Amino acid sequence: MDKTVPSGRVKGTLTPPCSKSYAQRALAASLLCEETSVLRNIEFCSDTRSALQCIETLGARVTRIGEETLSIEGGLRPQGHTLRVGESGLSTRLFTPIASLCGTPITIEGEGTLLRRPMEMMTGPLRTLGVRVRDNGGFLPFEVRGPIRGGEVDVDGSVSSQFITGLMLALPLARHDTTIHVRSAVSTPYLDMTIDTAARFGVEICHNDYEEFYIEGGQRYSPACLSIEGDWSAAAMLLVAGAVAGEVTVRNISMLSKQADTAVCTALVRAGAAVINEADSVTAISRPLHGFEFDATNCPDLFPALAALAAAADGVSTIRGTSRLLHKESNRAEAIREEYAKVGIEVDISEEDVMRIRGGKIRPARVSSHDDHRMAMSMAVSALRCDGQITIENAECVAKSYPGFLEDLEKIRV
Ligand SMILES: O=C(O)C1=C[C@@H](OP(=O)(O)O)[C@@H](O)[C@H](O)C1
Ligand SMILES: C=C(OP(=O)(O)O)C(=O)O
Repeated sequence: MDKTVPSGRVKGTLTPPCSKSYAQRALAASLLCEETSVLRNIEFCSDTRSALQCIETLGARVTRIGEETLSIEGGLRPQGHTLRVGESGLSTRLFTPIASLCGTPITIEGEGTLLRRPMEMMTGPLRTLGVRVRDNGGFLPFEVRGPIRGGEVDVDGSVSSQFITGLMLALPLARHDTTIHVRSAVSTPYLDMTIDTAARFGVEICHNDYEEFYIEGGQRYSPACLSIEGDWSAAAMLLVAGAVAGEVTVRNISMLSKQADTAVCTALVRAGAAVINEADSVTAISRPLHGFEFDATNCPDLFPALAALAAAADGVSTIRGTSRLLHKESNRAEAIREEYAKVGIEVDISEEDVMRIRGGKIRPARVSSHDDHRMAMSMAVSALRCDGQITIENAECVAKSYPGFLEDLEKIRV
């Protein structure tokens, strides 16, 4: 589906969907708890739906007890041999170690953009931990047969943090204690979110500056009742819309969150936008914007939103961490360069790990989403500043994280 987004101003208040990162972690932890947990404020984008399917396949009994509330009776009792993770990188790297707790063979199957994303970081460590792995040259599909036991293991953390998240949630149920030695951890706030989720289910994980993680085996997950936070990655896109084209208040989010993408507020302030932080909302207001510097190494999902911010700012913005974008739903650095070129914005990614964006006039164009939800949202926000309109190809890919994004943007048009 193509979507044409005309230029214009926005003003209003929106509530983003719940954090898909927290939702997937909470679903996994609820599966690993033998008793009944309750998750509130949980909504379903495609990635969260994939995680729900995974926990049901692995034995969780899920009952909807209200519009956005689930009751989950956990316990690993695989009901099938195939986990379908859709396009979710996190579900893949989270549920592969969890499936490895079982003694039966389980195949992990993905689709779409996920089939191009590397999974080889899991193979060696899983084998070291006693899991039989049949992989497909480092890509999905994967077959694992556990049970995973604890021990000492080295993990390359330089491509993604998600497999470490999976190990941290699975290994408390292994028979032995584990020490994970991590080389070059990235996206570290996401590891804090995992430790935070485990703690809410009574499971303790310690680490030494993200280099060594200590996980006691034989723990048990206690039942929890928790509300899933609003999503800061979605909020970031909405706040940038406010900063470039009017004023947007995003409700049900807090700067005190551990989510990586709270960092968008720093970038907004550096670019000259006004940011008002209240107890459970943040507002971004348009002001004359100028080029800014920002390091997105640990919050890579912010890049597409920051590209829209930089495109609307006067002068050159410098964003560090482009190497983190190689294996997302698209090669996001290249996708940003290619699509922003079509609307007349120069993006340079030649220098090591840095993207430079020269802000300016945004021309009407037809652009590709690269089947990447964050690219589609970025181009839609940039359309607000366009001298006409931007048509985004395959814009329905926003459903991966924020199915209602394009409708929400229309709701606040003035
Ligand atoms: O753990 C998570 O919830 C995520 C971690 C990050 O991935 P990497 O660790 O691969 O950077 C992020 O990009 C992704 O959208 C969600
Ligand atoms: C990269 C993302 O998600 P995942 O890795 O879970 O597919 C994302 O949401 O931008």
